[in-house]
Amino acid sequence: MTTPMFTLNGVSKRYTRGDDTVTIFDHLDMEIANGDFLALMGPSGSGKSTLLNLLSGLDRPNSGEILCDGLRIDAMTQSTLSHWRARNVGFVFQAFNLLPMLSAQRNVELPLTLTNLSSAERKRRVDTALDLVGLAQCAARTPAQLSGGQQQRVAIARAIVADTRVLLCDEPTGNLDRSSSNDVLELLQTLNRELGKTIVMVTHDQVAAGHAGRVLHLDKGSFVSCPA
Ligand SMILES: Nc1ncnc2c1ncn2[C@@H]1O[C@H](COP(=O)(O)OP(=O)(O)OP(=O)(O)O)[C@@H](O)[C@H]1O
Repeated sequence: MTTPMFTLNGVSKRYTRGDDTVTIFDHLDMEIANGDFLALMGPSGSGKSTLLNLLSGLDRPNSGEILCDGLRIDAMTQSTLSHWRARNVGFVFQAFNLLPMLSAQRNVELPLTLTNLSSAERKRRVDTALDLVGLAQCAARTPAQLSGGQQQRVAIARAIVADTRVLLCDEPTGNLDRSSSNDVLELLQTLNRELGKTIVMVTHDQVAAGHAGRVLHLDKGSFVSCPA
């Protein structure tokens, strides 16, 4: 039996727009094991990104509990939550979100700038992360000098440079062609299998979901089973 990393107990999430209240989740329960590679699928508006935001503590539930390693992240103060997030969670976005004026090296270093690591240690970690994603030779290039797939691999290096255990990926291959997508998905698999990263990946792409260890389909705020 694998240890749960995340546990959601009876999580409800609503948004209010003017006079309307939209319920995204109503008493949702789930577990994500340490070392899981989970793909989240479902129609637009089914709450996939909301779930990622709840798992990272960027958003809070209206009721219910969200635990990570037994700690109630939904009940943490903003400052404790910021420290918890910096230590535990790396993000990968569809649009890469690299800073265009900075080199790959500097982009990857960003999560380390507010730590008290020495510049030599920061450089060592950045070199290791870039090496892991196969882009050591591109460290001096800016995003415009890299292909889309390479930019996403730099973004993944940035997501792992602080040695966080969880990667939350929101449509990481949504802007990539099939060949670059495969490179990124194989990289995520390697990070999961060889470094034990726990990965939650939102995707609309069946092929991408096929790289995950398990797939959950969200619809109208609940998990539904789908034919394989
Ligand atoms: N901050 C917010 N305020 C109000 N409504 C929101 C907010 N964030 C999300 N929503 C609404 O919650 C619902 C779920 O949004 P979410 O982005 O989680 O869906 P999704 O499954 O990720 O969709 P997509 O596949 O289109 O990205 C949508 O109806 C969205 O409009």
